[in-house]
Amino acid sequence: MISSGAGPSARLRLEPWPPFGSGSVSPEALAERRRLAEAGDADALAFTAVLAALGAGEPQDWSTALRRLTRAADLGSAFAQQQLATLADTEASDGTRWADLAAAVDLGAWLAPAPKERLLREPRISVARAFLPRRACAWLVARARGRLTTAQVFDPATGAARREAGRSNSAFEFELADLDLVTLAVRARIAATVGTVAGALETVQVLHYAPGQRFERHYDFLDIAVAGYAQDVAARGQRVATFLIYLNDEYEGGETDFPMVGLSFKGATGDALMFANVDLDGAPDRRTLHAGLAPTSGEKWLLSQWVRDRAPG
Ligand SMILES: O=C(O)CCC(=O)C(=O)O
Ligand SMILES: [Fe+2]
Repeated sequence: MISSGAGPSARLRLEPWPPFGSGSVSPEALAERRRLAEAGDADALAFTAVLAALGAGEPQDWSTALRRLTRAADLGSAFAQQQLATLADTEASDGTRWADLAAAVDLGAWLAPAPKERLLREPRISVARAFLPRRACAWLVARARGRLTTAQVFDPATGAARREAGRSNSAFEFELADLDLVTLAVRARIAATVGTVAGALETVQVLHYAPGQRFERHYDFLDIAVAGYAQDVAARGQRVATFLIYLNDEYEGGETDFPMVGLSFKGATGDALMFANVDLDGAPDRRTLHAGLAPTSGEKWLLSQWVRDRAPG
């Protein structure tokens, strides 16, 4: 078994909270992007759409975000055009009018909680079938492909990130500059389904497993018996839930395995699995021990979203 909080959670300690608050984009660069957007730069406009959806330096507003994205698409940003098509879940063609596509985006559906069914009562494990359309899954895979790094863990003893033998898979962790409206809509839908706010979500990761790669048995809650984790929990809250989205299903093996409760789950493309890492009293629940088993053939792509018990601030 490997340490709790394994994975790029390490980054949380090295970067300011809330997630996406800085890191990849300096305040000066942000201001410059806003200026460029006002001057009609299509890519900068697409970026300010992200800022509106996040509520970064302005009120959080999805309609504004979508309006900016549409303008960026009109001005020729292929990135914005692809986002609109993915959000509307349609194929764009030469004659596509971007305003029509924007009108076809069902924001209400994106931002609403998805229906879920309980798989297990203790610990609480649920599944949301067809949580995401295939196009959105493919979008997330495309965002991560080619930008994967070997997953690291935070060592609370040394405060440094290091490679972890029990985790041979790789991951892509979205920073501010990597975000887009599809990814943020997915996060909004996760937050609604879990019953929390987007601010309680850590940075989002896309995980990739080649055949033989795995994420060994671990807990996602932060064990406050470890001093480094206790500090983090005091400052940012406990990691109370985990939300996984299966982004493809063209592989053998690769289940998410809960050995203590005899549950092994493998979703179809777009299915989501969520589980509470704590019991009803908020205490870490050791029955949530789980692993990402190695695919025996094919590649596994998974979105992994850890959820804190509160938003910062
Ligand atoms: O790959 C899996 O099925 C499990 C991933 C996981 O445990 C995590 O992201 O915390
Ligand atoms: Fe996990």
